[in-house]
Amino acid sequence: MNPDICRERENATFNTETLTNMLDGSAEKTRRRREIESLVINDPDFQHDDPNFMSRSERYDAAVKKSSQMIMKLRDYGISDPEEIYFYKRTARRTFHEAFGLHYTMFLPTLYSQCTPEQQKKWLPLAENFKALGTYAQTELGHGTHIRKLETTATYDPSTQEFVLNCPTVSSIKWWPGGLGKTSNHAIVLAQLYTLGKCHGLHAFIVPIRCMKTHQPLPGVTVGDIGPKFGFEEVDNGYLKLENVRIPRENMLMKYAQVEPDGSYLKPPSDKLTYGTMVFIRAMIVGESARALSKSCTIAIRYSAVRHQSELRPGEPEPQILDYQAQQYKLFPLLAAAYAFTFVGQYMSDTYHRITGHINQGDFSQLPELHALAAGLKAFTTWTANAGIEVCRMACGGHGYLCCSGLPDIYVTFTPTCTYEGENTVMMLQTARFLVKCYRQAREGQQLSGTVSYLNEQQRLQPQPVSSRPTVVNINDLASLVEAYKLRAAKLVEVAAKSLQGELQRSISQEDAWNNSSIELVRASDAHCHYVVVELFAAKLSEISDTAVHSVLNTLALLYALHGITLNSGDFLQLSQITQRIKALLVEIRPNAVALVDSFDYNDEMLNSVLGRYDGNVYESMFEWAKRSPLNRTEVRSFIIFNIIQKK
Ligand SMILES: CCCCC/C=C\C/C=C\C/C=C\CCC(=O)SCCNC(=O)CCNC(=O)[C@H](O)C(C)(C)COP(=O)(O)OP(=O)(O)OC[C@H]1O[C@@H](n2cnc3c(N)ncnc32)[C@H](O)[C@@H]1OP(=O)(O)O
Ligand SMILES: Cc1cc2nc3c(=O)[nH]c(=O)nc-3n(C[C@H](O)[C@H](O)[C@H](O)COP(=O)(O)OP(=O)(O)OC[C@H]3O[C@@H](n4cnc5c(N)ncnc54)[C@H](O)[C@@H]3O)c2cc1C
Repeated sequence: MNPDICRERENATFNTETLTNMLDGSAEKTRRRREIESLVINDPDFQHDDPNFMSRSERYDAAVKKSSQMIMKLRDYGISDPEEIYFYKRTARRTFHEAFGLHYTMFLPTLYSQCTPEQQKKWLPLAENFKALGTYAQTELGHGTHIRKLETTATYDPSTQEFVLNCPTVSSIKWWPGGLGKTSNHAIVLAQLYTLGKCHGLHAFIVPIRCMKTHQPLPGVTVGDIGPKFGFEEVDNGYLKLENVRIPRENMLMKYAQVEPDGSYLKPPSDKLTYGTMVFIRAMIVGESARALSKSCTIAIRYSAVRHQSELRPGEPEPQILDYQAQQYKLFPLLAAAYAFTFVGQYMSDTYHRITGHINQGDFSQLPELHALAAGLKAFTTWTANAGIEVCRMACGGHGYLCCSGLPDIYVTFTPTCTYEGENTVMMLQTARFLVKCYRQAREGQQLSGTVSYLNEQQRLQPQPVSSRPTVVNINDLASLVEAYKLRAAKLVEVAAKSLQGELQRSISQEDAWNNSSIELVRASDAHCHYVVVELFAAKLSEISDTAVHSVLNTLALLYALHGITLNSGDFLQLSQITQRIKALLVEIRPNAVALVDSFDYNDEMLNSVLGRYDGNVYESMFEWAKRSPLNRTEVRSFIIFNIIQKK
């Protein structure tokens, strides 16, 4: 064990196991998670070479094999709890996505949430036993964001009680769905529903695309892989062109909207229920932001504890780079964000399941807030985590740029979360739409609830414009900082609403007024999400009984909130002493930095990083890894070079 990293662990002021238990929910949950992870770690079937040493085709084949192995092994172990399946899978797939990913994350959830009981009786056994292997085909070449303009059509033929599916133009070809190119034999296809000559907008259909026996494309189906991408090399994101493909009427997902045998259309309680799977994934992505950022912090902080470089004081030995204030200022606010997002991810998941429970009982009243919260927090946390992973990579110097550091793979796998499941700017604008509506309701005296109730509070407290009030902050008190973020959010929502109002008074259209206020609208949503994160971090602290853990997390929460003020100082009165306070907090966190990342409890296999190894022996393992590179399988690789060198 590296002596530096041993010393770091000896210097910690809290018990990492206590914090790990808290993050898992209990000591028993920690035990069980580790037990499941060890099933993968100790399984020779999952000991394979680094995918970075493989070609794209090899990576895809290996991913399919791994997905298949996981299915068999989970059955053999009798593991069926969704959270335990997730622990097993994330250990096996390490930093990469799995070939059957979309089947689990979108195809099955759509069947669960949008099929009638009769349809579930038919399709769930097929899908749960992987006879029907599916994806979620919504995006087209011409449209990803603006789904009301998707062009694929599903036209009902009452004479045969079938839907006829077509991609009428090049721009209507389905493009991007994960697992579509080579893996899936079915797809949930989002298409414009036409019946009795009328268009009823976007609806979901189960479409067989490959023969379940031969896996060959079915008649009228053109399907394939869209080619290499920035990352996601294990995933066959694909294209799908449908030409007069006929499916039975029963293949339209009819939990909410129906087409009768004669073609008559029964509309849903809300036309946004078709968008439900997207809200689910957005909500879950918040937790993924926390995991990607916490992994990156674990790698960068452990490496920073064992890396010695440069000279702090003449004549003294080279210090650990973690002792540089600049290195701490890079990494510790990200560490704080990783903890903040861990708690927000738990809150978002709980809120999603609570509200969808009400929706399943027919209460749709909280759907707008769920949509706004999931959209905003997905954008806010992925933007922060995305940038943070890069900071962690660069904080590791040259070795961070090696694939064996794990950071490039974390980055290329995570970065599309800023785009897929709702491009982040578009999501922030969706949240702003909800905030402006709530602001107007508060002005009219309506009582708001949930995460926007502060808009009532600000109206009641002082009638004058929020923006005219000074932001007075007690920089040592988290509650005071929460208030500052609340006031900032209220101020920026008011600024956005007034910008819209001003544009409208210039008698331009609502749509142009909206577009001309987009900067303020996005800033308002960002401020709202930032307040929600700080508020939830503070609320979590009140649940922690262990004084040592409470103290170290309180320090992180203060750092997160104060650092956020310095990043947005224009919205707060830039309090000169904040920088000094941040420096003092960095010093406070320094002895606990390694223990704080240890508490995330990522085993080496899942971290997949020679820099972030638990034992800190980075150089030895880097050298061993490099020697395994395929280029090193022969001493002389290119005889052309050999001949040139030999040429007299
Ligand atoms: C299980 C573990 C999972 C972990 C996750 C980890 C990894 C990820 C795994 C898989 C993902 C892999 C790949 C990604 C897959 C995809 O990308 S699938 C495709 C995703 N595509 C999108 O997200 C499209 C984005 N665009 C939209 O959602 C919509 O076009 C829009 C931007 C929301 C606009 O919709 P539109 O119908 O035009 O509505 P408009 O803006 O006009 O607003 C009208 C009202 O409707 C409300 N609304 C909009 N959307 C929703 C919704 N989803 N739910 C509820 N309500 C919604 C909106 O608020 C408006 O309400 P008003 O009251 O009128 O203001
Ligand atoms: C790795 C990956 C996996 C994917 N998997 C799937 C999948 O499984 N299934 C699926 O259906 N799709 C999938 N997608 C597609 C993904 O959902 C879309 O790419 C995403 O929704 C963004 O849409 P777009 O590509 O049309 O971007 P665009 O909307 O064209 O974005 C381009 C720019 O336009 C801006 N813009 C667009 N509209 C507005 C607006 N109203 N106001 C202001 N600015 C705007 C955006 O902010 C952005 O800056 C995947 C994509 C990726 C990268």
